[in-house]
Amino acid sequence: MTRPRSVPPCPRRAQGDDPPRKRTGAPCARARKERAVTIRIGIAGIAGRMGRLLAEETEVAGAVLAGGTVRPGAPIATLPAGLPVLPDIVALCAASDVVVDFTHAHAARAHALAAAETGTALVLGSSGLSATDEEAVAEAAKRVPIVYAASFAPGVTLFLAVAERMAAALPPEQYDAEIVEMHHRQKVDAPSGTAIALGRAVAAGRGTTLEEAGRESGRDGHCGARGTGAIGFAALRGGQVVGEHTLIFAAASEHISLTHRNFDRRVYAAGAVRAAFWVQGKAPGLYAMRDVLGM
Ligand SMILES: NC(=O)C1=CN([C@@H]2O[C@H](COP(=O)(O)OP(=O)(O)OC[C@H]3O[C@@H](n4cnc5c(N)ncnc54)[C@H](OP(=O)(O)O)[C@@H]3O)[C@@H](O)[C@H]2O)C=CC1
Ligand SMILES: O=C(O)C1=N[C@H](C(=O)O)C[C@H](O)C1
Repeated sequence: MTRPRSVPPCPRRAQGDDPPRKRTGAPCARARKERAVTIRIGIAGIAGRMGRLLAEETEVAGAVLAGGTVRPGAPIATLPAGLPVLPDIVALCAASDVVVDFTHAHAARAHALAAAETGTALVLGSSGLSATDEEAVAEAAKRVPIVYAASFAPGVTLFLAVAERMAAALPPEQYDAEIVEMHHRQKVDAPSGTAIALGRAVAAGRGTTLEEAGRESGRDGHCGARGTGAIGFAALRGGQVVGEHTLIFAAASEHISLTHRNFDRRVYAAGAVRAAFWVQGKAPGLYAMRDVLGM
């Protein structure tokens, strides 16, 4: 199914701020090696904000765009002309080496099952998955390789690692962890997948889970004092904010905070296409973006 191709451009190009080559040469070399062979990428939700960028980035990276799907029942007349739309997710999987899915949480289970049944690798970026959805994805990952990430931005991947280390160093009895995120007005889930991933990273750094630590979100009215060790979430929505996340550790006498801001969602698309090249041919398993980036 694969054929040799020439070396594509370094994926960092899409991020706009090419870091100095001497310090970052290794990841680019690795990315080139990942792309030494071309693949067929299928895009679930190809008409969406991310879907359209994923189609562009697939071609920028020199992969073959196998086609895409749209929401079942979506009025075809309203879709942009010329979209290579296949009838359903099974047909898309059959035509692709890797399917990239940035659609909606409600589709994750069916898409993971279709990937498993057709032996197709999956890159999953949808957010707002329930625990049951995530179990279904983990089950599918016993049969095919799946990269599942709340954010495919390299900066967020590093942020998650740093958050875990900060949390390990700052005792929960003294440092309250609060996560604030802001996104565009169209976003349908809250808190964002990235905010939840940050909460999980903080909990892991503290040797616990987000569920055990306790999640406090949507404080309003007489909600009581915050719980010691709990992890707080606040979600802001407005305008066309691509994605902003701040993690705050607040103690009585000091605060420390870390912020990631994304100005262009093409960063997510380029990261997901990079993950697609990486995941092709891997053993079945559930992988994260830190595996793709070798962090
Ligand atoms: N992990 C990451 O790095 C990132 C993740 N995301 C996540 O990706 C998802 C999509 O975001 P975004 O592109 O902004 O949202 P959009 O609403 O613009 O796009 C989603 C698209 O998927 C379509 N769709 C819904 N259900 C299905 C289905 N069952 N099969 C095929 N297509 C379907 C929608 O159709 P319709 O409009 O007709 O409902 C829509 O066209 C969200 O969950 C978001 O949080 C976003 C950015 C980065
Ligand atoms: O819906 C979005 O736009 C985004 N969703 C992801 C999330 O929920 O974290 C990633 C990014 O923040 C953009």
